[in-house]
Amino acid sequence: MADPVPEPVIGIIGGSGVYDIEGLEEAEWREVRTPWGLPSGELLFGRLSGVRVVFLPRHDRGHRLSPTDLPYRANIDALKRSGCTEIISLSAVGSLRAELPPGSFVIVDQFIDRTFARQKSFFGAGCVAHVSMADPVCRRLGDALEQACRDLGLPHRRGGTYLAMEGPQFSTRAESELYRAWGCDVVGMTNMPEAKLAREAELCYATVAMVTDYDCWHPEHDHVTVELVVKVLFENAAKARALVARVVPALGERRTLCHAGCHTALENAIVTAPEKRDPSLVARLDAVAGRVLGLEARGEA
Ligand SMILES: CSC[C@H]1O[C@H](OP(=O)(O)O)[C@H](O)[C@@H]1O
Ligand SMILES: Nc1ncnc2[nH]cnc12
Repeated sequence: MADPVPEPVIGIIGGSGVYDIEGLEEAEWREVRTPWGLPSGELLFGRLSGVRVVFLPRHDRGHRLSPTDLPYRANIDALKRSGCTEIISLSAVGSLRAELPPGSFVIVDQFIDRTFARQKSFFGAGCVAHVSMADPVCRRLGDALEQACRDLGLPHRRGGTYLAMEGPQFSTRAESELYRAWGCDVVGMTNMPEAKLAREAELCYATVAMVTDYDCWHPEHDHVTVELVVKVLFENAAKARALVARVVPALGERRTLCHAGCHTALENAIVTAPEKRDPSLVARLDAVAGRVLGLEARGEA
């Protein structure tokens, strides 16, 4: 029997400066527990134009958590457990290209992961899986975001490579130049392993990288500071809110599984023989991989 098509529920991860979503109907903040610990903070449940939305402020309200300390696995599990089928990540980034000035939005399509102090997989000893990351961003979500940017006349670019660095310190000038030489377009500290975990959890994922600064490579611009990032972010916030309000109803129209394959990413990805699987790890995978492991998720939805 074909898999049932889950109702579109749009997860939104808000980055620096985006700690709330205004105008949600039936809005309610709720704690969601996961087998990977607590997520960054409470999640905001509600509806936009009738479409279910679950919002998670990545660093928690009040920006309590640094990029290294974020509970990446709990965040993605909590969104999946809450019924989310797709995730839009809103992220502040530094620009590595002169033609991407502060205020531009980049719908990135590739990542380079230079982080090193984070848990990067739900799987491991006792249940090993290898998913494809060749195309880490859902092109269907990318299409919808691009269309919404166009409709709203927002300065945007479709496509670009996001360099994920460990932080929390900003880059040295030599690192910034290295990332430019590698062909990267923007730099941030949070989208990895977020994108990898979303893929493992069979969730569509796309990032709107909102440029706040020119990092430290540009000879004619001040190097990045938190003050600069926050100032531009507040200018970007209204645009981000309008973008979300525009894209959510469009995403709510999906009536089939994602045609880009995100919802079936775990098909044939688990290599551990059934009799060699660790039952305790398998139990923790109830929400993330329950579909392929034949488990019932202890849902929140
Ligand atoms: C406050 S500037 C650095 C901070 O901003 C970005 O976070 P997010 O992706 O959550 O918007 C960047 O990755 C750093 O974590
Ligand atoms: N220049 C930069 N480097 C890393 N993360 C950022 N977030 C915003 N600006 C950034």
